[in-house]
Amino acid sequence: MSVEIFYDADADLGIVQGRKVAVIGYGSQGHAHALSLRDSGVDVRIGLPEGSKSRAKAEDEGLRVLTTAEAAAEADLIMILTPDTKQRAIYEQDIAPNLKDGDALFFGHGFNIRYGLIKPPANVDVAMVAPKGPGHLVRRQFVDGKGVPCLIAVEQDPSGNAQALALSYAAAIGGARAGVIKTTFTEETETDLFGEQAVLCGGASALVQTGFEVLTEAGYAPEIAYFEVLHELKLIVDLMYEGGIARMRYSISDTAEYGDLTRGPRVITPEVKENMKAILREIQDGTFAREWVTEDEQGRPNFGKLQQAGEQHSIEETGRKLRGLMSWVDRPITETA
Ligand SMILES: NC(=O)C1=CN([C@@H]2O[C@H](COP(=O)(O)OP(=O)(O)OC[C@H]3O[C@@H](n4cnc5c(N)ncnc54)[C@H](OP(=O)(O)O)[C@@H]3O)[C@@H](O)[C@H]2O)C=CC1
Ligand SMILES: CC[C@](O)(C(C)=O)C(=O)O
Ligand SMILES: [Mg+2]
Ligand SMILES: [Mg+2]
Repeated sequence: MSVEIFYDADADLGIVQGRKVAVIGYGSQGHAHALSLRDSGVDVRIGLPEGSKSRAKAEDEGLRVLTTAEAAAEADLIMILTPDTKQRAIYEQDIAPNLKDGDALFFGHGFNIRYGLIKPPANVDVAMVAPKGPGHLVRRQFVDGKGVPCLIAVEQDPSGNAQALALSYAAAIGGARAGVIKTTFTEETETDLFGEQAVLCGGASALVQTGFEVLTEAGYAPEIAYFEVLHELKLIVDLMYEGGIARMRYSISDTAEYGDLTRGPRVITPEVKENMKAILREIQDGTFAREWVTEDEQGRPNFGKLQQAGEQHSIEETGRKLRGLMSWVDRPITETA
């Protein structure tokens, strides 16, 4: 199935420049959207609770910070960029009572619409602009004159203008420099959750940690294991990013390439593929969403334990030491948010 891809030339920045935008939340995505919208000439205000620790960061950037209810009332385009599990309560308490005819309700990920947690009234446009990358890099790429690709989707379109508005918004945060693909809330939600669980975050973290464990348990130096399975991974993935797996294979030695072709399938076995399919089924049938919402409602006990175990993994200590000696490694992730 072919997709429609839009670029800057297809977008009319003037559409979003004509709106009053409220960005609710000022975390990874919130700060990136808000700052890039502002730099693109859009009238932006931030919605955050009175006691939010994000307030000072937004104010330090010269942004107007209101309560969520005030921002929603003042704006005619409300982008919700708070944690997915918190969005239903924020919507019911602070946003729904302030929605007016002709408003647009925007999301950075389709979770709450896909799983029926938020049901907006019929008189507002409902759309999504979902960058395919971490918020700090969405902002960094915008500042560097580049962009992170975005997905856009329209769930409700009483104005008849929701897609053009979403494309305009995506262009304002740099997405149309790289490509904006039209999709649905369902496709974005299910592919995004699958990608982060099976490949980008879950799969990659487990692969790196397990590789590190195998080498260090076999007696190799942790520093060498770290460079081998984590630091160099970025360099290998950079080549894939530039020219696909083929370009990576062109640059590595033929010894590495033979090992890649013959041993890779022994790591990612047919059983692993079956596990990935099971993970996708849990996303599609709502099992994952129910589990995550319940975990959050119960105060995230399992999440907390797993986070702690990850932070205590020996690769983290080795990495901190080595990165401390490499002054050029990355701008700090705390850039502004
Ligand atoms: N992280 C990413 O790169 C990506 C995220 N997304 C989507 O973007 C959305 C936001 O995720 P992310 O940027 O990671 O979120 P973060 O956890 O980084 O930031 C959440 C922000 O919401 C604020 N917040 C918390 N509670 C409230 C509230 N009641 N009212 C208003 N603001 C509140 C937090 O403030 P405080 O400082 O007070 O906690 C913080 O500023 C999600 O839908 C996510 O799926 C999509 C693509 C990538
Ligand atoms: C890969 C994780 C992500 O989907 C993202 C940065 O795109 C997220 O939800 O943070
Ligand atoms: Mg994602
Ligand atoms: Mg995601």
